[in-house]
Amino acid sequence: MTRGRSAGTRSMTRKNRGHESAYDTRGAVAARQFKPATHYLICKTWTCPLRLAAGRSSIKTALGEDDNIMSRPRERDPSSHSNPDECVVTHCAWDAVVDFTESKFFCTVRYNLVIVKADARALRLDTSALDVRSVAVDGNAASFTLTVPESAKPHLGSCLEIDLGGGAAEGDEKVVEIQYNTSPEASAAQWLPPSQTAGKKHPYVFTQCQAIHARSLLPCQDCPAVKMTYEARVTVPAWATVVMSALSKDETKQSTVATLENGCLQYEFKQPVPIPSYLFALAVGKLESRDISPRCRVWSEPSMVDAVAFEFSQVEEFLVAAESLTLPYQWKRYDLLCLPPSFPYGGMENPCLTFVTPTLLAGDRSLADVVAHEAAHSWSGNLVTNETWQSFWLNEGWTVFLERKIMTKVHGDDRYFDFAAISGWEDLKESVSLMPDKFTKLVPDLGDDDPDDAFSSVPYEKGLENFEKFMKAYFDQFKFSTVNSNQFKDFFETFFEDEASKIETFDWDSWLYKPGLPETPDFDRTLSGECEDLAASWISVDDGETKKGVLPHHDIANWSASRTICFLDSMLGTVADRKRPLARSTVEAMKAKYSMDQSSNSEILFRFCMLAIESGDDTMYPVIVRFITTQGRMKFVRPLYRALCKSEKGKELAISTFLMKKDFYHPICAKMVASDLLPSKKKKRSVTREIAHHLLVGATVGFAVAIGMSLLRGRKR
Ligand SMILES: CC/C=C\C/C=C\C[C@@H](O)/C=C/C=C/C=C\[C@@H](O)CCCC(=O)O
Ligand SMILES: [Zn+2]
Repeated sequence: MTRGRSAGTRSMTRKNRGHESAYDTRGAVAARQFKPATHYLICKTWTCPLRLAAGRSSIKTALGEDDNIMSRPRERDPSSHSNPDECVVTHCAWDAVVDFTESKFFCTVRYNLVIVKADARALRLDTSALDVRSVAVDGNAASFTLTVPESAKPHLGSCLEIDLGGGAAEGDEKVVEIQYNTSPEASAAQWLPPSQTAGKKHPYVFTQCQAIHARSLLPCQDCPAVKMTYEARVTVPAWATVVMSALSKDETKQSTVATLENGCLQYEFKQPVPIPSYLFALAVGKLESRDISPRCRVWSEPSMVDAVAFEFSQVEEFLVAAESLTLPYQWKRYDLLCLPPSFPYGGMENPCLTFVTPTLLAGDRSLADVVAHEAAHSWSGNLVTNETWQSFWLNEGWTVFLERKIMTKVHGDDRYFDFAAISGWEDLKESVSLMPDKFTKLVPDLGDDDPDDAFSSVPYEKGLENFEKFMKAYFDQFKFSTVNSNQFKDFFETFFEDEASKIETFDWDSWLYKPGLPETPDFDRTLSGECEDLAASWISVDDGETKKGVLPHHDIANWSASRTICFLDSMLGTVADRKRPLARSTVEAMKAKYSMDQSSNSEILFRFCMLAIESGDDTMYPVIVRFITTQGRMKFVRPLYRALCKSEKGKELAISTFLMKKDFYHPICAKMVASDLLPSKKKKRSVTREIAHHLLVGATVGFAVAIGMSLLRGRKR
């Protein structure tokens, strides 16, 4: 039982919501939150101090009934052109033909729309590089414009404004149908040639919509405050399999698929839980699957599927642990797709189907915490969603907290939580040192900024506190809906109102809005101590404090990957704090003793490469180039490119490597690496001149790298 609310309260709230089902299949929950404030709501069933200011909207259902769960202090979303305060999309039917020859999706999208402001004259949708052919409203051709609003930043794309004709009353429903096709440059999609797949025979396409890339796949209200249910029909060549962030339309079958007259296959999906646009996802390729529990299945290219099933076999255990900490799992299936190596993130929490990078395939399940993280998003992020990207910490902070709770349960050792948190703290220190002040606030003001530029460890690590007792109530309160930082604060204060004296001194303003690093928490270091001690010994070697030639005697061959990572984190942290790299001789001695340059664990290899680059050990360049050109996970690729750029020789290598391999990367990764490599002033110079210059200068280095890479071919990473 949660404090501040009685059992009776809870059931009454449910009853008032007027539906017994876990969610509303027409997305009425999403529609509710955009109803204008018609009166001040006093929470009858819950003594809540929510002060309903002007401009806050009440929660009335699309059907017009009150739902006194929460007020909605809506934040303006600076990352969207759309107008959900006038009309809101509740359901999407997406019909797409996948054309691998043109690298395009040819699509029709049909939206169910609810008018939330009487006489709304237009529906505004976000788009990016879409070719819109026709629009119909309620079956009649409608006029539309596709424009870039004045002063809008390029990352926002264009605004598709559709004439609704006016005269509609609040609560009216409309159906809007748009025919369009995407462009090969769609930032959400990477179209891979067969050479970039494991099988080398067929092409592959996959999407990544977070934060605001869904608009390059479909015109949409691309703001997380809008949640819609969806169904999809996707037509592909006969050799291909389609997977989506959804259920098979016929849930009794693994795939709902029909063969068309022309031999193509048509897959059908449904997502009955309302989702924000950034969770819309698909992949098409030559795929195979293995069941690993009644509700979990892994997918990948056929040659990898058994390795994938082994690596992620603990998924069911993660879900059970998460359910015991939160609420029952709401998405029915939790499948997992292991993508080709250019997937730009560790994982992406696409509902019903988490996407993961193959850099997690260490062969010993040692990197499975990323899967625990993505599974945790089934509650934080997917069920309860940040209202705008400015409250991204509510998605990620909760998820990191849950991930660590899950992994602590799985390890059966309470000290694991702080062991993992210490590593996160190092990431936070690194992000705070790298990011401009404005992005080190837990709640940044995104203004004109691209959310991709604001992304760092800050929303993941900065807000963590002991929230466990509060967690279930929070998920129950905001499930199927969205939340922002003010609502979080209100809910927290209400929940803990019996302990008002303890929390009234809490400095919310500093916590939410102050830039920089908070005070170091008092971590339990009993698990990390030995790793930190070994790092300290190597630092003494580096400082010349030990007798020449005497190295730390510790044998770490039997250490778990996470202890080795902790040791390397401590080395990197110390190097950063003292602002001086390791001597090249120290790195060479570590290499000779531990062979980390040959590690098959991507997290270990990454950290060792960082130490090596900083020390000026250019004998590591072939290893580094191979690492950054055979996988495109931004967490590894971006810091390595940036570190290379700190020396002249490294910079030439970085630029020539990127120019040679930029098509290997996902468009989001290519954009971010390009902006890391080309300082903003230079970006204004002609790109052609820049490339020509570096191709010339880089040719020699590129040749050397090619030789190095061919020597390395076949060597274990
Ligand atoms: C305060 C920041 C504001 C907005 C940022 C929102 C989204 C940023 C966008 O760049 C997308 C991020 C997607 C992340 C997906 C998965 C991560 O958990 C991966 C973490 C890194 C890794 O393990 O590779
Ligand atoms: Zn996450």
